[in-house]
Amino acid sequence: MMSAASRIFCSIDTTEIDAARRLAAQVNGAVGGIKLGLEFFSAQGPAGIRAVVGEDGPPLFLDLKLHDIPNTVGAGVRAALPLAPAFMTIHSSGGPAMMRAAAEAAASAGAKRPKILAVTVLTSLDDADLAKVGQAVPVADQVTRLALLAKESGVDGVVCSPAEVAALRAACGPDFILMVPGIRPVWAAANDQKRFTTPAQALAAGADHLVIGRPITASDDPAAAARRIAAEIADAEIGGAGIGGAA
Ligand SMILES: O=c1ccn([C@@H]2O[C@H](COP(=O)(O)O)[C@@H](O)[C@H]2O)c(=O)[nH]1
Repeated sequence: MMSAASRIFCSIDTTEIDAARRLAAQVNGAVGGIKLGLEFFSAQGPAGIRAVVGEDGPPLFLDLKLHDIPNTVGAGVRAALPLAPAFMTIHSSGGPAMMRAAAEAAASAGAKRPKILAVTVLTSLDDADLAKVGQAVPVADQVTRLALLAKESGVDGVVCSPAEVAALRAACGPDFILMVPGIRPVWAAANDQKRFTTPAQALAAGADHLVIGRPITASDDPAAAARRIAAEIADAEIGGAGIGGAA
């Protein structure tokens, strides 16, 4: 069984290598891995990722949220394989052929392949936002629909908000990975997140991994913030919150 703190990926959203390296060092030991995404990759590219993660660094979640035609997404996943990410993201709304192309590209790396996660509905969106982009269905229904499609299309799991975790765990089974951003301790600001809960609530609902950025990285003391979150999760476990998720 994984420890609760090891389920946390700290999202390091910066354009600067030195800042990213400093944050990665500060949270080392209090989280299970780090997430680098569009902001950092656009500024620093693969060399920047290597500079932060190194040879024996923490597990890497490379969050590029690829969304294009199947050939391009497959090639994008293949091009990232030398970085040996543990997880990579694509958008489920790219459709089944695109998701299959990503899964097949990842499989070409063999045993050390990255797990492919399909983003369902971004945690910054609510029902009104979906309606504005022509998807006049409740977010929860759209997330379930996209997660089932992702599963059928051969990817390893999805990115969803904590609000959908319990329903997706029931619909997609125990082995389908649920990677969950939209995590806010009670003492943190919501920022641009619209669908969020506390870390302990997300784990109790059945999340496998939590993605936490600003509550840690915008803190005056990121190491202390990460340790505080890990302690709150541990307290909830002792208090019988029934932390779930896959081992
Ligand atoms: O639906 C999604 C998908 C990805 N994210 C990413 O997670 C982190 C969250 O950062 P916070 O500072 O904790 O809000 C960020 O890198 C997003 O790109 C997401 O929030 N929602």
